[in-house]
Formats: sequence, structure tokens, C-alpha cells
Amino acid sequence: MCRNQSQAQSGGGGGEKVRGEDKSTTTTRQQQQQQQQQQQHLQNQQHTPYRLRIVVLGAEGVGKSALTVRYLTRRYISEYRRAIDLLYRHTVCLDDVTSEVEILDVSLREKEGVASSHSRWGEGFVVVYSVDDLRSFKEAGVVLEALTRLKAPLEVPAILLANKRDLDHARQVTVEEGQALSLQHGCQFYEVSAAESHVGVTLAFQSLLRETRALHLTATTRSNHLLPRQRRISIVAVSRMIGSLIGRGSDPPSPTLRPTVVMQSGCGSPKRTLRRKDKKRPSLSL
Ligand SMILES: Nc1nc2c(ncn2[C@@H]2O[C@H](COP(=O)(O)OP(=O)(O)OP(=O)(O)O)[C@@H](O)[C@H]2O)c(=O)[nH]1
Repeated sequence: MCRNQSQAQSGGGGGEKVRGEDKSTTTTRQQQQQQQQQQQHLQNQQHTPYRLRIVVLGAEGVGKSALTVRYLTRRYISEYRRAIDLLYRHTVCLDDVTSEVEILDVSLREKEGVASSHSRWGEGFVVVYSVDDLRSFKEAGVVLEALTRLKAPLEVPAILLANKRDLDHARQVTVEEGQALSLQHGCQFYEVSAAESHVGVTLAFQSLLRETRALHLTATTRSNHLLPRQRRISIVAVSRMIGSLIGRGSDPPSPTLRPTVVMQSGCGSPKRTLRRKDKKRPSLSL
């Protein structure tokens, strides 16, 4: 940016020297400058990593935070502070492409429903229910319907994530019911357990990231109409993340301030897992 500014300044100095030249020479110089600026802009774009915005939605207590943290850190933390939205920033290297990923873990306790602000902000959506909670399954259906209504169908990369499959003995929703709902909304379906393993969770998130990235590319080249609305957020230091999540340590962040937890991680994320096997919507139990 600084380099661009200094180029712009030296360009102004060049304007002084051509004062005596005829109009056509000045126009040609201006055209050359414009071309150079356009080239520079294109180069900058090529080196700027994609920024993808993912929203995690679902009924209260289905494991949205557990799943998000499992994906980001591979760790399972069983207790979280509730009723706040958390925004995580994460650098992902997937298929040799680096992306800046923002994941918004939404607390639907606010009963915004699927707020249009969530749907407008997000480019990819994780809709979670818990296999031991029929009510959360119904809520997931409502969320998927709302997303389809709020965004054009082709603009909703989404996965339906059935969590807590380790609670099979208390199951209220069958795998088939989950699959049927996902087919109804044309999204991918995964059944996982944040408590048991990171593998299925990672697979699900990475698959969504691929789909979101593909749509992001198409949308960016087509128009700017998916640009985010700025959410009102504040920044919480990384070191306070775990304390903030489990409710220890500092004062509770105000829900209205939309606390942001910034997580930075490099391209070390696992490459080993994930290659989409075919073009069908995958449906997995892991
Ligand atoms: N058995 C089991 N429990 C889980 C699993 N994932 C999360 N939990 C538990 O479910 C409870 C809720 O998890 P959270 O991650 O806080 O759920 P949430 O959807 O973020 O909750 P809200 O933000 O309040 O809506 C916690 O006690 C977790 O330990 C899982 O895969 N299996």
C-alpha cells in the first residue's frame, strides 16, 4: 500500500514536467499510468488470499462451539460459555490454495432466527443438529429453509451436520432422516461426533470450504453483490480465547459487541484427509 502511495506521488511529479507538452502526449502518459495501476491492482489481487466467511447455525446446545473448535484446533472442549457469537479467523491451506477463513459461531439464543444479517454476511453455512434431539433436527430444517429463502439457492453452499453420534443409545433422529433433509435442500450431509474425533468434523468443514471457495470465485468475477455487511465486533486477544470460551478469566464480553476471537494458524492444516471422491453430494458417517 505504501508503495502504491509513493508511486502515486511520483506520478504527480511527472505531471509537472509535461506541462509544456502537447495534449495528446499527456493523454498517452495518463493512459500508460492507468494501465500500470491496473496491472498492479491485478497482481495484488492474485497475491491476496481468498477470504471466506462461514456461519455455524443450529439450535442451542447442539455442539456448534465444540465442532468449530474441534475443526480449528483438533481439540475437544466440553464446556463453553453460551449466548454470545464468536468469530474466529483462521488461515487455511487447502489444495495448495491459501484462504483466510472467518467462522462465525452463532448463538441462536438471541432468537434472531436466521437473521438476514447472518445470511448476508455468510458465504458458506454449517447447519447443526444433535442426533439425540428431535427438536434440534426440526430447527435445522427451519434454518435450511430460511437460508434458501434469504439467498438464491445457488448461492448457499451449506452442509447439514448431525452431531453427537456417540449418543447412539439416545438417538431421536435416524441417519436416513438426516440424509432426506439434506437431499431436500441440496446440501451435503455428515454425521459426526465432536466429542469422539476431529476427522469427520475436519472433512465436513473442508468440503464446505471447497464449495464456498468455488462459489466465491464465481461471484467475485461476476459482481460484488455478495460483499459482507460489516458486523459490529470487537477483538479479543488469542490468549483469552479458551478462558472466554469456558467462561473463566476476564469479564464476560457483551453480546452486543459481538466479541471476536482471532485464531491465527498457518498452512499446517491437514492435507492428508481430503479429496472429494466424486461429484455427488457426500453423505458420511464418521
Ligand atoms: N456427547 C457429546 N456431547 C457433545 C458433543 N459435542 C458437544 N457436546 C456437548 O454439548 C454441550 C453443548 O455444546 P456447545 O458446543 O456449547 O453447543 P452450542 O451449540 O455451541 O451451544 P449454544 O452456543 O449455547 O447454542 C456441551 O456440554 C458439549 O460438551 C458430542 O459430539 N458428543
